[in-house]
Amino acid sequence: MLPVEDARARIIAALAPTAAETVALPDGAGRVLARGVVARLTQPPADVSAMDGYALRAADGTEGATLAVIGSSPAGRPFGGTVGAGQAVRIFTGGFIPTGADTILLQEDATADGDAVRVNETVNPGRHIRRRGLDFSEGAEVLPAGRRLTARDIGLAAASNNPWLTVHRKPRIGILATGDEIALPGDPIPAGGIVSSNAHALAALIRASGGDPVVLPIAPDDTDIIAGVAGTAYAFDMLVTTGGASVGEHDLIQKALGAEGFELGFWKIAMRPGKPLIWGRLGRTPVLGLPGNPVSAMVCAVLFLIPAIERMSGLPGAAPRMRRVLTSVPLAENDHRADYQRASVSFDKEGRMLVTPAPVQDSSMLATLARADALVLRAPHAHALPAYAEVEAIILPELGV
Ligand SMILES: Nc1nc2c(c(=O)[nH]1)N[C@H]1C(S)=C(S)[C@@H](COP(=O)(O)OP(=O)(O)OC[C@H]3O[C@@H](n4cnc5c(N)ncnc54)[C@H](O)[C@@H]3O)O[C@H]1N2
Ligand code: MOO
Repeated sequence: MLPVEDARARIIAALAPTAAETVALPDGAGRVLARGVVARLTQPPADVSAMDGYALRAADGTEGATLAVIGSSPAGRPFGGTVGAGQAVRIFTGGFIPTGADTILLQEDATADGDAVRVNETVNPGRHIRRRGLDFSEGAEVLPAGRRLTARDIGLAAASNNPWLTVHRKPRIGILATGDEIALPGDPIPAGGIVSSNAHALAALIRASGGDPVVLPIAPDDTDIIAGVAGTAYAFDMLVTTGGASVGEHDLIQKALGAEGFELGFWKIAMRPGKPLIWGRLGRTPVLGLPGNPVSAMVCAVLFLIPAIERMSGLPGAAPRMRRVLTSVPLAENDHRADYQRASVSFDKEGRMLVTPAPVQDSSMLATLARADALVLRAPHAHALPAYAEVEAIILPELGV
């Protein structure tokens, strides 16, 4: 059985970023830049006032002085003249500093009197002036390739006058759920059957991670039908299957895909839940075969599918972020498989994060998974730990899962 880190490294090494496409700025949030964003203008374009008040020569701005107000410079309508000795221009936040002026007298420190203004507080040279190019300059790369765009980045791309962005295409991921016993939510359930949760949970996870999920029709435990549906794999950047990954005679994924030319990369990982994970390739399409147990499928998706989507989206495809937290209860020693225990999260009086693993860790229990906000890692052969010991955990809401 392969260690988790080796499995993820092999998956990531086999994947490449998707091609670039151009999207309108508002559609760029959450996408990964395939090309850096370059400022198409300088911001601010000239020296501007950071405050409402008066632009003047600092030498004139001593307490008690009275200056002649010769014009106005609101944002967007620069004053065309020059500020001379004993003169001031009414100015507003964002207004261009007129020629001749070198400081701002705050409105609160002045008394207007018709066409004159009285200085009530001596000014400091250069105060309240934002210099041309303070934020960025034309031609500078303001956002690098390989960055996943935040709302803040969209603001920066907009401010730097970029209506279009070049991003990686969202990886298209086909989801194939298999099993005679499963039915779609709302459809008639066969005798002894269950409702398929995996495809929907995976589609939501894929979408949250920046992928474009396509839920394929459920395939029964029939190699020909599975093979037929898998024949559509070429349309996807990755095919994800669930169920049929294990050793039973109904566990048909490898057999069915084998007839289609499936090349196995590896099978079985030293982890719990999720041991029977399959990785391989069908033609040019990578295939990730997740176990059928719903919790196993989701834990494997967190550990392998999210990094894979990130890699295909143009990111490095790093392991999910681990946080050092405290266990609220003692933990038993672990065997040779990495254990990802579903745990709830709370905070102690000092604000430290505590995790409490659910008492029953069965890989069929979706209610427990939904309530758990953390996966606590018990490394292979980890020693027993007392309560309040440090452990590593993946915080699921941080992944949007
Ligand atoms: N003798 C052994 N038996 C099993 C082993 C083993 O090593 N030796 N491994 C166990 C482990 S671990 C897991 S995990 C499961 C995984 O098996 P499969 O991937 O072959 O999954 P199935 O047998 O098809 O289904 C398992 C379980 O999950 C339910 N299921 C399947 N698809 C869905 C779906 N779309 N939505 C919700 N639930 C689904 C299915 O009804 C079964 O209850 O194998 C163990 N057995
Ligand atoms: O690994 Mo299975 O995923 O334990 O239930």
